[in-house]
Amino acid sequence: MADGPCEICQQVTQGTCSTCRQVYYCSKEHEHEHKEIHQVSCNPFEIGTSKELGRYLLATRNLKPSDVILSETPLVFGPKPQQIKEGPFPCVGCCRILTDQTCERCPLCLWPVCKLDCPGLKQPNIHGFECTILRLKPANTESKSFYEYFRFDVLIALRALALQNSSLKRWETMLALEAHPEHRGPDTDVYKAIEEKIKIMEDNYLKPLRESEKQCGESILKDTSPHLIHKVYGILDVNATELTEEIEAMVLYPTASLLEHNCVPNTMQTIDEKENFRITFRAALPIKKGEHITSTYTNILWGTSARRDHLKQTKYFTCKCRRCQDPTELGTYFSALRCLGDEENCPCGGTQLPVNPTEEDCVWVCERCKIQLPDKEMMNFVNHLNTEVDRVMSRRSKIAELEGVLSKLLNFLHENHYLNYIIKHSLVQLYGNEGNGEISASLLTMKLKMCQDLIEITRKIDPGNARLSLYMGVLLNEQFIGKFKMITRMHEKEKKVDAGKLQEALNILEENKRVLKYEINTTSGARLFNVVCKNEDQLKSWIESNDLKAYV
Ligand SMILES: C[S@@+](CC[C@H](N)C(=O)[O-])C[C@H]1O[C@@H](n2cnc3c(N)ncnc32)[C@H](O)[C@@H]1O
Repeated sequence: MADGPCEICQQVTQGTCSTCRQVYYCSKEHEHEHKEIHQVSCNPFEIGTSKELGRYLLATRNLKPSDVILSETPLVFGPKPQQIKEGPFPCVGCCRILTDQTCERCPLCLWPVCKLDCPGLKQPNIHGFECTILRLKPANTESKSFYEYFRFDVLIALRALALQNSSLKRWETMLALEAHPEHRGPDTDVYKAIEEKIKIMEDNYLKPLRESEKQCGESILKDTSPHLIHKVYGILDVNATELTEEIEAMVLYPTASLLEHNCVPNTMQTIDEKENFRITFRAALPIKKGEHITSTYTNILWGTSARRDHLKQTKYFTCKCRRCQDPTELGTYFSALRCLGDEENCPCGGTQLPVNPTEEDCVWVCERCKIQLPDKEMMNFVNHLNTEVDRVMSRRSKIAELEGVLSKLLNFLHENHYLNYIIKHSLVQLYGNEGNGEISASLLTMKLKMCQDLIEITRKIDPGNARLSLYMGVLLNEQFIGKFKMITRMHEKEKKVDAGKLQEALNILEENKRVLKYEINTTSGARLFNVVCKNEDQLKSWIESNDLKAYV
């Protein structure tokens, strides 16, 4: 932080609040004097350290859902560090996804942009600085293909390296983040992939940069050693947050990077694109003073084995949270299989669960007949089914096709298995929307039962709507549509209304508005929120036009 006026005496000082570092105090005495007023807005966390976790955040006061925990702008923002070989590519100004290779170009370095006045082009921490380096392209590059020439995956490393010149404090903050070099040594694939990026950077940009530095006698980037570039990519891989909707980018935050992982996170995050990708973490669940504040680094709609492998491969640890340790995943049976039997025994109809799910080679035991199968065998089988699910989900499959896959999956997987969850989540949106939109009474009952089952699972794996608010929003919306349809049908047929059911429908709408409250800044969140509001208008005008106000 630059200098600022002390909250008590207004004397300009560099001293800041020892907890949040956001407010200025010229002395410990003045910090103490202001404590009672400032503690209301001061960061509600401190940084702890442990051998197992490294640094982590813990609450310094009790927090209730929606309380803001931290809000900050990025250290580094840029295209993802994975090489793009075909398909969509990012604008170098804002990382918005582009598909047309004949798009506009930055007038100075000629890299692809969404529009000539893209705001990121001039910002020094986005394209502004790197543009001076990209302009120094070597002569023979014209012969290369689009994706060979435009190596978007090296831009974020250049932007990170630029911090050493623009802000020493931010540079040091970044270098203090975990990079896990012990897991990224010369014999690993990730090391080899980064060596290739280093070669590209060296040949295309760093060599010409050093020539240019020699000519002008000015140092533009101080340290560009391969060792440092490996560390930068390690920091990005372990800590950065991925943006995926319309904008494909990686964003590295200074304090948010310290949040520890939990598969049942107690915080939710929002990222505000309009405010320089500011990230805000709020409590999703009540957090008691002294409790760890957690986020999630993986997809909580995956089963334990898939989450465990993903975390191990990308973040280099094994999660031991309560969901990971519980074979039933909080009573959801989200990874459970039906008994598969073995060479000697036929499937008995029981449920097969992992005994120690956090262990890589754990055994799976049938609760009923006790036959055991190794983890590897179970996972190969689930991966095989997963490929089939990915295939139907990647295209606009119709009800019949999804139901076909679901009925096959139900032979092998528990009805609540995460692959079944994905298929059912699509089905509930299609029931009543395919064909002429008229839904039979039996299908309507089935749709509502499926919605209720999925809502219950979602509440268990994400009790604070920390990550699944959009999934939950869709389910509540479909549940509302189904219930409203039942109410209107009953009214048309029997000229009567069940007041309890009417109130239930209104409650679902209210709950959905709460669930989607922090999603409205995203395109899909805003769209769904609008649908919920329109449904509410429709229900209210139906109540009014049928003179049913007395029922609610
Ligand atoms: C994004 S960083 C978090 C900050 C890091 N602890 C530090 O000191 O810089 C992610 C790393 O923290 C550690 N970590 C985070 N959550 C963990 C957990 N639940 N169990 C074990 N290690 C964890 C792992 O080393 C992981 O690679």
